[in-house]
Amino acid sequence: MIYTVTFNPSLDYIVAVDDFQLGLTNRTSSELILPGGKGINVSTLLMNLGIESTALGFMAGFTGDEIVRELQEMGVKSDFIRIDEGISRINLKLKSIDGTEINGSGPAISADKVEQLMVQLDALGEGDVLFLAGSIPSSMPDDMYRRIMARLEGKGVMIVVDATKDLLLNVLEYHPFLIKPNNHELGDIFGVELKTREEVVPYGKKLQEMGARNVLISMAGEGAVLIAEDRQVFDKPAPKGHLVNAVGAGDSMVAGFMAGWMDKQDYEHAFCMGIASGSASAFSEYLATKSEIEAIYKQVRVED
Ligand SMILES: Nc1ncnc2c1ncn2[C@@H]1O[C@H](COP(=O)(O)OP(=O)(O)OP(=O)(O)O)[C@@H](O)[C@H]1O
Ligand SMILES: O=P(O)(O)OC[C@@]1(O)O[C@H](CO)[C@@H](O)[C@@H]1O
Repeated sequence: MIYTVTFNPSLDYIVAVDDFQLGLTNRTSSELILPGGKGINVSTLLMNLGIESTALGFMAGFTGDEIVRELQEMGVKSDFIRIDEGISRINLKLKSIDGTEINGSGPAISADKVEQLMVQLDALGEGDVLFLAGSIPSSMPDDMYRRIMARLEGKGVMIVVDATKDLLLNVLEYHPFLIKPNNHELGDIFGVELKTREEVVPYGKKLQEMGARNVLISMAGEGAVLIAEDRQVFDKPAPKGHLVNAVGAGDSMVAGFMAGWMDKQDYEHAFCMGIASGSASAFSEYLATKSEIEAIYKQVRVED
């Protein structure tokens, strides 16, 4: 079985504002509200590819209810733990100013609620796949993903971590199957600025030396690099297309990579599925559909 954990789900309020001006009243020219958070996006993309998963994590208040309702409507299985105080966050994405967003910090999660999640995860075993993706509420310790990996150690669960800074670094000694920093996050870890696919390679290898089995580095319109466990390094530019909505492109890449890996256990196929899924989502309003991904996949493989 496949599980995703989103500690801090969101309703993503994705708006376009023409001629945005600081300090003035701006009005939207388009708006969209979607259930978000990285694990949820992974589950959604997997569902689009016809792969079942269960979305786990925490939700609170009317926003949490709406997230769960929308997931149910889309056909994504979920089993969220309800937090009694606060509300799940609303994350604002300004589509017309690419990459500009304001993400909430999310409700506090008490130790007994975390233990409830741990008990859910205790049921995982050999052959299961677990995605730990996204930030955790600011009130929580940044070794949360590490604690989960420690608890599951030796059970044969394949674990993917998409997180930043210490939340990510803390898990490396438990050898996650895949991590996916983007070039900015990778640069932040080592205090450098990384702009080209060539530049990210030595830093990706450092994360592998620190324990990650596979390191996938996404670079938005620049494409991606994979430092694979078998020492192969893959590097591809992003396919060309019209950028529509990049929210969730990275999560689509993670989901697409793992879908490709589970299908063929072949790194090049998984890498191309990752790029195709990321770019197909960036080129569409919603997270990409299977046919959108397949169309871009053909382009990505042909470009070899
Ligand atoms: N402008 C773009 N043109 C083509 N492909 C893109 C573009 N933006 C993203 N992608 C595709 O999606 C992948 C992931 O994008 P990105 O590096 O922005 O992830 P991210 O920073 O984790 O994003 P997010 O946190 O919003 O999900 C890229 O490697 C690329 O394949
Ligand atoms: O604040 P976090 O947890 O780092 O990121 C949350 C988030 O930006 O990630 C997804 C896109 O990757 C969005 O759906 C969501 O709003």
